[in-house]
Amino acid sequence: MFTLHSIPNAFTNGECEVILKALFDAPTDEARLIGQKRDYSHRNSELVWIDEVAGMEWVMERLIDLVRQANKDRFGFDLREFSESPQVAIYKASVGGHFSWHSDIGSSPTAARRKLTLVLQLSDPETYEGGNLEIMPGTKILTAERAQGCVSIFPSFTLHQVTAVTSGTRYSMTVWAHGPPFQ
Ligand SMILES: O=C(O)CCC(=O)C(=O)O
Ligand SMILES: [Fe+2]
Repeated sequence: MFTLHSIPNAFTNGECEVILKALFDAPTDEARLIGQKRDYSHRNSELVWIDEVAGMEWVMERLIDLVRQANKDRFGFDLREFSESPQVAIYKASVGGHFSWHSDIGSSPTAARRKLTLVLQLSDPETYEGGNLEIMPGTKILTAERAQGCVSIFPSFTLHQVTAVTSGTRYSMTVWAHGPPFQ
């Protein structure tokens, strides 16, 4: 139950390319850790908030549908809202893009309410090397499907990481569903 839920072809390749194209005009910011100072040894990626990109409403609608269905089929969590904009993370091999082992539940009021994490693979897997999303729901490490358009959903407390991108650039989109904190 508390494992990795994978949805192949949640978005078509064409839809992923439309999203990537829309991003190129959007402002970017360097990724910062929740409640912590910038620390390149832990995470090195740039971020774009989808709420700031024009014409992305359909993306949010799709993500909500995917989370709802996955929660119904698999998790059964008490989910109440999506309090944060989906984020696109950009991991560049040129700067050692990666994100070390972490859980998405943090101490800020919003991060404390994260219950499900959804990650969408936006990039064609042929365009980068490394950059695997690894998830540790138990004692074994699972590698998320790399196919473009594939969605991975897991409980936000689950440890996960993105290994270093060794060539090219990897784009992924993350969104969280929120609800009463786990206790
Ligand atoms: O890029 C990914 O695959 C995962 C991103 C992530 O773990 C996060 O934003 O918390
Ligand atoms: Fe994460």
